[in-house]
Amino acid sequence: MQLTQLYKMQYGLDLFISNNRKEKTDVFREKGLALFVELAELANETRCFKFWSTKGPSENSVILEEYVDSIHFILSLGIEKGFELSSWPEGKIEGDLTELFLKTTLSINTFMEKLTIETYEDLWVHYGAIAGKLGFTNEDIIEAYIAKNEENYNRQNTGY
Ligand SMILES: O=c1ccn([C@H]2C[C@H](O)[C@@H](COP(=O)(O)OP(=O)(O)OP(=O)(O)O)O2)c(=O)[nH]1
Repeated sequence: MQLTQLYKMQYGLDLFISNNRKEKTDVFREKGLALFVELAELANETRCFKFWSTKGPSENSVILEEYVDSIHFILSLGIEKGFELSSWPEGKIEGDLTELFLKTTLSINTFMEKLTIETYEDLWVHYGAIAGKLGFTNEDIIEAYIAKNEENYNRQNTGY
């Protein structure tokens, strides 16, 4: 899957958000923590780990929106470090959804501690595995990303 268009859109959104801020402090670490939180919110909507509950997962559209929130932050982190990828790196990660979430937390941590193109690509591979497990296609992801990107502008404009 091509990522160039998404990086361009993310660059524009990040610039818009940055220009809306009074204090221009470095927010790279905040974005890293935001990615952890988005991953946890995504896991929560899938309810994959809730062995104590019989309630099913949220609707696919809700899960997809959480998923693309993470994609925003992955793109944004990459832009800050000059790691814009032209395409989504391929790779296989074994395990059920719970295992994939646990492995992905590790890959976020590893990237945040060791900022290399390899650890960055590994993040994408993990998110690719999650998308595969959730049954999201490239088109689903692109469409949901574009919609959320636009909503993020609206939120900024309404003083969110
Ligand atoms: O520099 C930034 C900062 C934020 N975002 C985007 C990513 C994500 O799509 C959204 C933040 O997530 P969310 O919509 O969940 O925001 P929230 O403040 O956590 O919302 P809520 O309080 O409704 O959960 O803002 C960026 O793209 N770049």
